[in-house]
Amino acid sequence: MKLLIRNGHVLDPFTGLDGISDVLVEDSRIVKVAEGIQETADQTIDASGSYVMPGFIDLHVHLRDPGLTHKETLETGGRAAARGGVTTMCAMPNTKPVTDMKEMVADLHRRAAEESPVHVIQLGAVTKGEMGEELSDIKGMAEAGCHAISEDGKSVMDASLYRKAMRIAKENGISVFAHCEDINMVEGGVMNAGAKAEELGVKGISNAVEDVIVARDILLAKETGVRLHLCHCSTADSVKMIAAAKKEGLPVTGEVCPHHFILSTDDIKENNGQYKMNPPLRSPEDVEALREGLKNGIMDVISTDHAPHAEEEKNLPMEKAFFGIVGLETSACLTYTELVEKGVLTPMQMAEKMSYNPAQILGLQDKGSISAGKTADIVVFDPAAEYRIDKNTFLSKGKNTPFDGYPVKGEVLYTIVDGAIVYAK
Ligand SMILES: NC(=O)N[C@@H](CC(=O)O)C(=O)O
Ligand SMILES: [Zn+2]
Ligand SMILES: [Zn+2]
Repeated sequence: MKLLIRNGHVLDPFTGLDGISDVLVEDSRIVKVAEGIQETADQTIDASGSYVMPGFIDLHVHLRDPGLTHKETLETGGRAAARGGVTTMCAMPNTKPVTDMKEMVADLHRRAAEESPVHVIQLGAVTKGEMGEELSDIKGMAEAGCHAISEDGKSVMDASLYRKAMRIAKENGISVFAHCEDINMVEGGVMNAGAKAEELGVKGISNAVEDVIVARDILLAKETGVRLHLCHCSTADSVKMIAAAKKEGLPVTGEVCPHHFILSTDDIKENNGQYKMNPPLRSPEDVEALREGLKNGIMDVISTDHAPHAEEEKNLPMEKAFFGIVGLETSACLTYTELVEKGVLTPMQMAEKMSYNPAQILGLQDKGSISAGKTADIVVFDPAAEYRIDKNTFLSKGKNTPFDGYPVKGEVLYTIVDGAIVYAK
């Protein structure tokens, strides 16, 4: 089976190729990247006017499977990912029950291969049931291919226990993906602390709730040598601390989600649960620091923290609504519109932060690149398409987004996984 993608603008962070080229795929591999490939293929895509990028790798997704399948499933989340140009995603373990055992990880990998059109890497919880008391079978889950452990949804508050987990992760060659939030400091907060929270009469979450755990986790990574990935960073001080860690040569990476680099508390006009997520939307100064961090390379990754919830769980005031918004189907167009079009990132940097860098963090040498020999996980992205985000078009079960009606540029035309077209507009 041969697939020829003709005349696209190829962006390959691995080789540095940034220009018009053809891409020839045979079965599940990219076999040739060159101009004017003369080859009869079974299928041809005319990519004129579009970018051809390595498929996006989303390090932070909630698929809600098993146990919370009224919100999302491996299948619906997989279809949403394909529509968003995501070819590999890491599924967080805050499922029901929590994914904290080797057999559960293995079973989810087996099921995902059947049910999801895109690759799924299931992450394992740090502690049993995410209860923060007893370590889960980290070694076993690493053997089942979990690539990272994470307590996402909360932090492991016992630093001694977390340090033990980090040592085991390090011994088994996997990473720790950290959700940074000091649970004792939240004190019922539902949005960023400050004037807007006061105006709306709701309790606030200060920057320090995140920052004290970022500091702690970096210090624990320094002591244990584990590779630490800081999830959904939202504050200017997180960026500063990651910069300092990198300067010291520590294996620490930082992730930013589109909502955090686009929206601030200024965009919250009323007490509306669609604007509630963890960490919360911060101040315009924090937003600026995140953009600057992405631009200058301190922040490595753009991921979604895709967190689907049912309508009745989100159409509520902040005090009652669940934390979290969806992102799989909006992250590429929002990143293109807000960062590339506005000159914060080059198109190549977009490919780096949405594909190449995540591949490096996961240790996937065969992904994140459009070059001969790599896995044919590819996205064809039309930067000229102009439209408004419409939650009713989402393939995800979750329609919870503050971006409904938001004007954007850029649209995924094709998503290719292992050489097969899994989504076509
Ligand atoms: N981000 C969120 O607001 N919610 C996430 C949990 C998390 O990512 O911490 C969820 O699982 O719903
Ligand atoms: Zn989290
Ligand atoms: Zn999350």
